[in-house]
Amino acid sequence: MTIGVKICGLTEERGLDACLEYGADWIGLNFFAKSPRHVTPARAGELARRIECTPSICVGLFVEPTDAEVAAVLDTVPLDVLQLYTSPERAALLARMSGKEVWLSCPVSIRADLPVHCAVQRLVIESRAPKEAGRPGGNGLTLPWDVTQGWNAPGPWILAGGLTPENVALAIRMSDAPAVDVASGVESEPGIKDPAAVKHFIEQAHSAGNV
Ligand SMILES: O=C(O)c1ccccc1N[C@@H]1O[C@H](COP(=O)(O)O)[C@@H](O)[C@H]1O
Repeated sequence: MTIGVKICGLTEERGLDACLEYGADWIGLNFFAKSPRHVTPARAGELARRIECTPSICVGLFVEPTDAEVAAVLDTVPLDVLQLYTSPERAALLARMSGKEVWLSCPVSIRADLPVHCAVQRLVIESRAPKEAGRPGGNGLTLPWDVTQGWNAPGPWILAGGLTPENVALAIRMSDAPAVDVASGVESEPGIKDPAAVKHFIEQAHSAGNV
């Protein structure tokens, strides 16, 4: 099985070009103002246009966005997918409003947190952020990877939270994840991706899918 890879929170061309060169399936642009990976719509537009002529897919990440915020970004940035931190009901509304593929973040600590319904195109199964974190993702925190073993996933899903080049292969083996998502684990500093770490992460994820 080929494991899908998303690298999230690109802010600069060097990191983005590494993602494109080493074959990331999805590239995430972060529109949450409190994130160190936040990009303005104008900057995101520049980065997205570099992605447009490649096989990679451009994902926009939003935390509890208003309709107007999503619409304003879509006016400037050619996003393929919206990754949302919101309720399933609001995600379905934004999918209808935007006409875009939508992914929904699902914070998970224990097996009972795993979703049994899926009204969007993909579920992002990720560690639940502590209240003091200040943001619901991008904190480098892992979830117990075996929590998804035997789970009857109601739709396509992707594993996120605290993944690194060193642990991603084990995480895939323990969780049976078909795809993985990383932000902080491939950075030299918050918001700046390390091209060598991006390469190593993608190689490790792909090799775990080949066994
Ligand atoms: O990256 C952020 O700063 C961020 C902010 C708000 C919501 C989500 C965010 N990132 C997403 O969180 C997960 C895991 O990140 P990490 O690998 O643990 O750093 C991932 O889906 C990012 O897309």
